[in-house]
Amino acid sequence: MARPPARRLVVKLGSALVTGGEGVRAAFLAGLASDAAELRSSGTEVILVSSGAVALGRTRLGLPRSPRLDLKQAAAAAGQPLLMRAWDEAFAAHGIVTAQLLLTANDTEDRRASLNARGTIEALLKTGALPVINENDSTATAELRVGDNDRLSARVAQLAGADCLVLLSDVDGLHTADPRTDPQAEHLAEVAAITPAILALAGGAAADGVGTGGMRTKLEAARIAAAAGCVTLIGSGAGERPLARLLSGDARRTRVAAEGNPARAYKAWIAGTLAPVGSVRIDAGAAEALVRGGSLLPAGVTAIDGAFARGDCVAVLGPDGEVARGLSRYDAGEAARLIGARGREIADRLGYSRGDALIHRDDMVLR
Ligand SMILES: Nc1ncnc2c1ncn2[C@@H]1O[C@H](COP(=O)(O)OP(=O)(O)O)[C@@H](O)[C@H]1O
Ligand SMILES: N[C@@H](CCC(=O)OP(=O)(O)O)C(=O)O
Repeated sequence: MARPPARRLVVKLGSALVTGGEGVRAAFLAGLASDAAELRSSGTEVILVSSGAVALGRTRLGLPRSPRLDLKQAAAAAGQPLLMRAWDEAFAAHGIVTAQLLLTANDTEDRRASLNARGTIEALLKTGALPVINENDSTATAELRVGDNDRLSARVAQLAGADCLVLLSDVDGLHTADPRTDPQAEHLAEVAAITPAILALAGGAAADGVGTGGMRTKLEAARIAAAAGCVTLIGSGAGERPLARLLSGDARRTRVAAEGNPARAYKAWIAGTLAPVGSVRIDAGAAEALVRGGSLLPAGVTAIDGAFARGDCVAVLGPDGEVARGLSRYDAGEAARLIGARGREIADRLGYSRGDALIHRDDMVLR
């Protein structure tokens, strides 16, 4: 079998692709679902970030286009069920179950909340369901909003550890100027890094269109994704099977390179960006297990220091000093109760379990 184009792929669909004058563009959704189903059978995990709730809800409620946040929020609330029903029907044709996640900025930025979102996405993918994500527009206040799904999809790619982000829009990538207004604008196929000069090329969305942010937010998304080790492809969703053509290189697109890979970017973030909030002391046997690449199990823990929360960064101290640093899956109070616990004892002591590891090896860097 040919190598899949990505291990884990996030695909973002803009409002203009998902909706039209008559409501949902069912043929587009059906084509996208066929592409996604094929990718899944070749070994790529697929996550969708779909816009369109506001546009659908406005039509449904007979609301005018307006910058008023309350009207936009009402439109999103009325449109989201239609959007989800349409995706569900499109994927049902391939025997694939969809699952809705409505996220706020906090869910992707706060460490604990993002661990929860990550855990949910992992669990859904494991069951074979296809996550369909949108911003929780109806309750997100001005300070809590990501505001556009380009950046939301990059945050999703980051928290899910995706290696490829595809932004499907009504334009086939970045041009030297907005091609809608400048016929001389030239297409750029490859972008090595999102520099200020590259950002300066991008304009906003059309004032009379349904889109939010224009090319600018797509480049900002690509910058977030690149730092998370994820490649971004910006391309057009027009025509037959646009996702398949884009990934096979048959369609014109802009490719923004990644810095390293997702696992390395995540570990660099833990090692370099996060200050430990507390520490976990471990015995010599546990220290050896960590050096061999294992997770930290409560059985090797001898003491807990500090008041860390679940998802906080903690230092792991062996008999000879700091051995590792990582994100704790339990808070300090839970961890203290788990000292020395083995396997099933975790659930016995707490009444629940979030897995055998206090710090999973994926969330840990050795010092
Ligand atoms: N330099 C540029 N290159 C390409 N497109 C641009 C550029 N500057 C502005 N745009 C505009 O960005 C639009 C796409 O953004 P948007 O309308 O927000 O789409 P979506 O709903 O897919 O997010 C294009 O239709 C294009 O007119
Ligand atoms: N969350 C909003 C979409 C916001 C957005 O970024 O729209 P778009 O620029 O069309 O991707 C909705 O569902 O209508």
